[in-house]
Amino acid sequence: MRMLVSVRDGAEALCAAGAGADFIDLKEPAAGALGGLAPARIRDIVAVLRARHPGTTISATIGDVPVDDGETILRRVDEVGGCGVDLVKVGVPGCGGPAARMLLRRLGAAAWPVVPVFLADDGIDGELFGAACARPFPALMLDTQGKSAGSLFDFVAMPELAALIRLARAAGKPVGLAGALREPDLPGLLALQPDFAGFRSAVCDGARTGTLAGEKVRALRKALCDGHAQAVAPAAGGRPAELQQAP
Ligand SMILES: O=C[C@H](O)COP(=O)(O)O
Repeated sequence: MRMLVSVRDGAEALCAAGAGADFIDLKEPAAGALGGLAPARIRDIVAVLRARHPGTTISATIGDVPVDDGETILRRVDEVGGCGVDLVKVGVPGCGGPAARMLLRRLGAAAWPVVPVFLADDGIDGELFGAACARPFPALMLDTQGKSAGSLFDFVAMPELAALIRLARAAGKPVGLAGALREPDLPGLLALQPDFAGFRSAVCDGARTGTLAGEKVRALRKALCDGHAQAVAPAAGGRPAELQQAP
């Protein structure tokens, strides 16, 4: 399982990449779940990161924009996509109804590689998620909008998460899980084995609006790797418990 870490500036980006993050995600955590950075700041971070870690995949968010404001969303997608990132992340309410469906249609036709981020606070509509799987997105993510009422696992049950991962896999889409994930959520992540997991809250000193801590990124990276090694080690008498519910 690969690791995505959200950062707000060049120093945090180098810190996260140096500590083992596979994907660097550019956002301003103080501006919301998918808080957007100014294009000039995104370009600066991309330049710093490409110079030192040329192989690292870089995503950036467009900000928290209401689902029915398609014009602003598409304008921000163009702005952010033009800053040299590999992927543009756009939040989509997990039960967003017709407005979310329409947005997915428009995002699927965007000129930039867009990753829809399904916000799970009110649950996830499997049909909506399935509709996204059928569009030309390079990956899909699940995340949460509110960061203080628990993690993704408090909003979506394990069997449902497993079913959504299966749906994405069947469509050939890599899928990432995020949403105030912390150390107690590692067994769930290891059981589900998404393609990647995203973190901010767990890798900061204090709140997610605080400063990124390299040692926390490193420790989490190690826990994910060690846990994975344990989970896949052959066990006497059958599959390890962690994999019983895997998709
Ligand atoms: O995209 C990943 C998010 O930035 C994760 O942030 P969080 O751990 O605070 O939910």
